[in-house]
Amino acid sequence: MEPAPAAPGPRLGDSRGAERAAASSSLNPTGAEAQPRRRAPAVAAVLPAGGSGERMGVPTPKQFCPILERPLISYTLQALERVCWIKDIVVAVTGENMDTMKGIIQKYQHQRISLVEAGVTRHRSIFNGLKALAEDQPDSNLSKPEVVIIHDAVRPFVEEDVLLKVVTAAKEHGCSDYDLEFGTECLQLALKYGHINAKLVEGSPDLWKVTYKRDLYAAESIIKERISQYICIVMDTKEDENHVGHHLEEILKNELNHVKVTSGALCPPCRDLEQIILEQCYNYVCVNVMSFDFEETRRLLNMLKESNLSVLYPVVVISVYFLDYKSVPFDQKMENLMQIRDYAKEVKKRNILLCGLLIYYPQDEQKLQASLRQGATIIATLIKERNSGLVGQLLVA
Ligand SMILES: Nc1ccn([C@@H]2O[C@H](COP(=O)(O)OP(=O)(O)OP(=O)(O)O)[C@@H](O)[C@H]2O)c(=O)n1
Ligand SMILES: O=P(O)(O)OC[C@@H](O)[C@@H](O)[C@@H](O)CO
Repeated sequence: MEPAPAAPGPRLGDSRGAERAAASSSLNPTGAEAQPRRRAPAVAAVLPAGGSGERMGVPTPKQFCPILERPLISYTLQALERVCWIKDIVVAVTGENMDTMKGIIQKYQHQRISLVEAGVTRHRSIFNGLKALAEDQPDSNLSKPEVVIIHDAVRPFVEEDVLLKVVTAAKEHGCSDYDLEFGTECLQLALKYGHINAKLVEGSPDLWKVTYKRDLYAAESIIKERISQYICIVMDTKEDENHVGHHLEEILKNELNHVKVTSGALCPPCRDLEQIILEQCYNYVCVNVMSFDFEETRRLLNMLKESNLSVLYPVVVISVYFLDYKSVPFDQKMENLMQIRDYAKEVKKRNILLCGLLIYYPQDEQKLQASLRQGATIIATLIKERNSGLVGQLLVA
């Protein structure tokens, strides 16, 4: 097992936030002051994660299958942890996977998680989780909640709004014929044996369950898409606005018009860049206008390493250089740049994917524009694909 990082990655919310938020706006999403504020129910979640994933057809139970090298269940835990009004998250895992699960919690710094033994069926696993929440065990940190969300560990894309609807409905609604007709098995059990009111709440299309191998590929595509929506361009000069580096920035902004492209500077105190890292930007283009070395890239890599941003997702860093037609021969410069392989190997251990990009800078204006567009396409592809096989490569546009 790899050692856990020294400090938590940039994340929003913690358990203290949980109490604050539950007491205020989160369970009252409109924030409407005029309405009398109801007391927020104490909420916990139980995640059944004790299955063997037979339909996936691989030896590893699907909840532990990697997506971008991180186990699927970690994405689900992250989605629930983000909801700060869920006080406790109880995960049911089999005895043989208990250590694996503990390792995942430690490595990805999950919080508010308790583990219980899974049962032989999904319902027995859920029951074990509920018992842990219901019992007042002296050595337990869990407190008895009013509402428990049951959520499959293999549904990674759950959003706060649907959880909020479910919790609100659990407090407020009765049961209809429609619910009985179209209810899922959990709901039907609750109705049959629990003698309680129930309500069917419509979920989002993203709530699907990873069941077959193809679902893992679909989940990976969704995650890649989500983390490619924000790109930061770090340039080693702010002066000459007409420099080709700024043209590249403009082309990137135009070509990736649905993507947020922002600029950060490495000049101390680097506050804008720190803020961008805190906002969880996973893509950096380091444009080296002034030099042909790795100084600027190295400073950026150090900031990223210190931030622990790459604990949860691979961070892409592309170091860009311009090959000026006047500056042949390139021998010395190329020798400098070949060091990228060593840098890339080192930062890959921290889940940072470093590549180099040489953009040819010909005299002819049209050819230059073509080089820049090609460069922008390569940058967009590297960010979208996050292909670790290209780490340490020097690509040429
Ligand atoms: N004894 C069991 C069986 C299932 N589950 C969990 O219930 C969820 C949904 O079940 P399903 O998709 O059927 O998972 P598996 O039983 O693992 O899959 P398969 O039916 O393909 O074997 C999964 O998170 C699974 O880990 C559980 O906690 N305990
Ligand atoms: O076995 P299937 O994949 O058809 O469905 C399992 C689901 O019913 C189960 O995961 C709960 O979400 C439903 O209560």
